[in-house]
Amino acid sequence: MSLLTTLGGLLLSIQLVVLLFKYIQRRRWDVNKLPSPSSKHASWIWGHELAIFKHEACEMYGSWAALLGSVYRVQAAMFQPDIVVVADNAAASHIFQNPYNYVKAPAFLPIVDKLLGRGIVWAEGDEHKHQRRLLAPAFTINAVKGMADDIFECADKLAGRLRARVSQGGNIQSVLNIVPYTSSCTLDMVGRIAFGHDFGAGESVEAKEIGASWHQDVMLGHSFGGFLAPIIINFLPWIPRLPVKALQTDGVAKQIAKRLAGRILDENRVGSHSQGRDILSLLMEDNRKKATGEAKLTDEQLLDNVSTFIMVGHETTAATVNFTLLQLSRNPEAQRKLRAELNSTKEALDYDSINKLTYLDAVAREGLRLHPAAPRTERVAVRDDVIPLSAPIKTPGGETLTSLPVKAGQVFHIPFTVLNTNYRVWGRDAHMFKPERWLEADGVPQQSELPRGPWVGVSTFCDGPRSCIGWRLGLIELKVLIATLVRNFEFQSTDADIKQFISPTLQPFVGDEGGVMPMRLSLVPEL
Ligand code: HEM
Repeated sequence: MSLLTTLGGLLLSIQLVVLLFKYIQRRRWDVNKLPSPSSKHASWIWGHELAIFKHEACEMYGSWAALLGSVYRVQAAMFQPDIVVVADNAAASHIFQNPYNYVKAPAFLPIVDKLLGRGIVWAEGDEHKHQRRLLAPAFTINAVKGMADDIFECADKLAGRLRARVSQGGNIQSVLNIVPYTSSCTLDMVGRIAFGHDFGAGESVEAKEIGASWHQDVMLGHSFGGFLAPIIINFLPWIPRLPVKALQTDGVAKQIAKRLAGRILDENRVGSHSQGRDILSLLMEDNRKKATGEAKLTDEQLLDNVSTFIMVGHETTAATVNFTLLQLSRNPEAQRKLRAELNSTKEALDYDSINKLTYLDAVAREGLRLHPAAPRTERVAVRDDVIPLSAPIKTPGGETLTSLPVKAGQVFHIPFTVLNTNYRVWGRDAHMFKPERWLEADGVPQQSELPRGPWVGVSTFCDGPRSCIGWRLGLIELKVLIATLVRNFEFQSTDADIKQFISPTLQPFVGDEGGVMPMRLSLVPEL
């Protein structure tokens, strides 16, 4: 028997004893009083998690919230303690406002390290505070305004590529999969903005590598293996540390950031790099100005954050654009109104003028509300706490809970999609795409009743000190892309049955194929 097998067996036995001990301890926790969905949706080994995985993004969380209320518990896979699902605004906000008491699952940190590096997404506690403080100046209103020219230019290039594709052979309309187009465009945007690199509209070697590896992730994420992997890692948290090549190889984005942005850092060190307006240049310049001994990001942290921005900054925005276009294709009246607003101004749009367009703003809000690119997140309590609630919970035992006492180690699932579509907050038409709700008096509830986050009214960018640092950038990219595309094309849905799954971010699927959203595009005559 090899040393590795013996070691594995030993670790597994210790793990089982620890789990048994924890199971006995947890039977007395208050969260056990919470309502739980019927066991007909659960299996003895996978708990409710398989049903959640098999259905569309957050579908089961939503159905159970309608039945059981905004806070309930589900059975976890592989005999782990029950998970608390939080779709209550006050409870979610409390968790997000205390990110160092409610952390991301520690078992996944080695994987984030391998895929993206030790940047802001990986960091916890003081290390996170430090990185966030140093990175924040790159995402202020003024900084994002300075990125607008690159964003408009990339969107115009995409419109040009699509025009050429649609009008091939003298046509004026064509059915195409919109996903690779939007995805390569947001990669171009983030490449320029993060480190002044042009990914060449999906044609450069690096863009192809990122695209291929992402497609693999999308297909794996929706397979049974993709369901199993995080469960096994939760159960056996030492697995990512095993000396196995596949587990220890850097992710593609990290390799590319090291290769391309690493060159820039080298040039900067010898003084031959000309400073640009991109985030890496701004941070290098900031580092240069600082006195010796003052807090700075190391070269390693700069590179790890470039790879982080590349990965978390491009597919999220592309997914939001895709699903907002899908909604517009299914709501021709909303699309017509938006085009009329866009055409009411004859001049080319810029950062200030695009932000004055009220119908576009309402369309962006509905796209973000109904289709959060990261539909849910997960947190683990590191200490005992009492969580406040927006509304009391009636337990199946007849007790009324006005707050929820939790113990260290409790796992939470927080589905942004359900926070954004809770009919108790948004009303009976909560699931409808209705931009007008943001423009009519009393169209949406008071701000105090809405989910909290950096962009008022939607939870899509999370909340608190770990909310999306790039939300202003994501939002302006979304608005510019929707405006440019709707000015140039009419979007019509096809009869393809498009489903949305979490894989690893929100992805359109047709049958078993991920990253597919067929759409009919017709040229709008140039003004
Ligand atoms: C519509 C587009 C976007 C959406 C919906 C979105 C959503 C989110 C969400 C939900 C989180 C919190 C995840 C969690 O803690 O579980 C997050 C974090 C983050 N986002 Fe975004 N994001 C978008 C665009 C961007 C862009 C364009 C960038 C930057 C280039 C970016 C950079 C980040 C970073 C660095 C974090 C981690 C922040 C921290 O831990 O302090 N995001 N985003």
